Amino acid sequence: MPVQQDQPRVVLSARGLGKDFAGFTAVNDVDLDVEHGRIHALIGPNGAGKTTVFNLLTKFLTPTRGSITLLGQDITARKPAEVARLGLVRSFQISAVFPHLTVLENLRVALQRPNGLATQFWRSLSSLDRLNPRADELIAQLGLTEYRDTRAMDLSYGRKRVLEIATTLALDPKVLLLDEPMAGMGLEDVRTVAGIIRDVARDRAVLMVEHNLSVVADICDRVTVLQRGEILASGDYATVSTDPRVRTAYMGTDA
Ligand SMILES: Nc1ncnc2c1ncn2[C@@H]1O[C@H](COP(=O)(O)OP(=O)(O)OP(=O)(O)O)[C@@H](O)[C@H]1O
Repeated sequence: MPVQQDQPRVVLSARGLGKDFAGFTAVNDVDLDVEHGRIHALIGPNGAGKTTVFNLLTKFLTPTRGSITLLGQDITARKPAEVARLGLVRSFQISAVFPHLTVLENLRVALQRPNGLATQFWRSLSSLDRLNPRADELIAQLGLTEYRDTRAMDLSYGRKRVLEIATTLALDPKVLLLDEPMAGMGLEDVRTVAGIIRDVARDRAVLMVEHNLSVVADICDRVTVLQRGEILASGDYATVSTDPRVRTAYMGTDA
């Protein structure tokens, strides 16, 4: 699909985003601009509020303060399924890869979901044949051609994660949220998945929480650092990684 000429460069933004849990402020005054065609990393020490920000953006949590805009629409009061339908998709929302189904079958199931949050099993797998061309496109794009007829349970850990990303892409999201996509992977898989993320970000925005800073340095265009729920620094990796406050947050005594 061609990139729309009038597509705003900033596709997802948050202003003054905040979340309190019973008097404890987990996220405070977070401004975020996620751009089309870019990979944006959200990093920070444990408990910094990264997961809470993801949950706020996908509407799994209701913000205590602030607003969220997706493709020009205020989604602050929208429900998770509506937000997914509008094009903001988080990987784990549909990462339920079915172990006994093949790569192709998993993608056909993903492709027939109306909004990525529900699966209809009333259709037989064979009736989904019309979805094969798009499924094969995704399989080729993610380098899974060789494994098209392999059951998900027989894939390596890294390829399983690639299949998860493929099932997410079945929804053609405008903004893809990835929650630690490299977690638990070996070096080789990290390299493969990093290449895939770079490729899929060409025609969408990607926001990812990632602890592997060499991956962040390699593929992310913009980095936002959270600490104790607030933005500590934001910018490209070179700028952020040399910021003394960021270095203290990661290596200092109070991190
Ligand atoms: N439902 C909740 N109720 C109370 N406190 C919560 C809740 N969810 C998160 N918190 C707190 O909010 C803070 C931020 O947590 P969050 O999980 O967002 O951090 P994180 O940056 O994702 O951490 P990690 O890297 O360890 O996953 C933590 O202090 C956590 O204990």
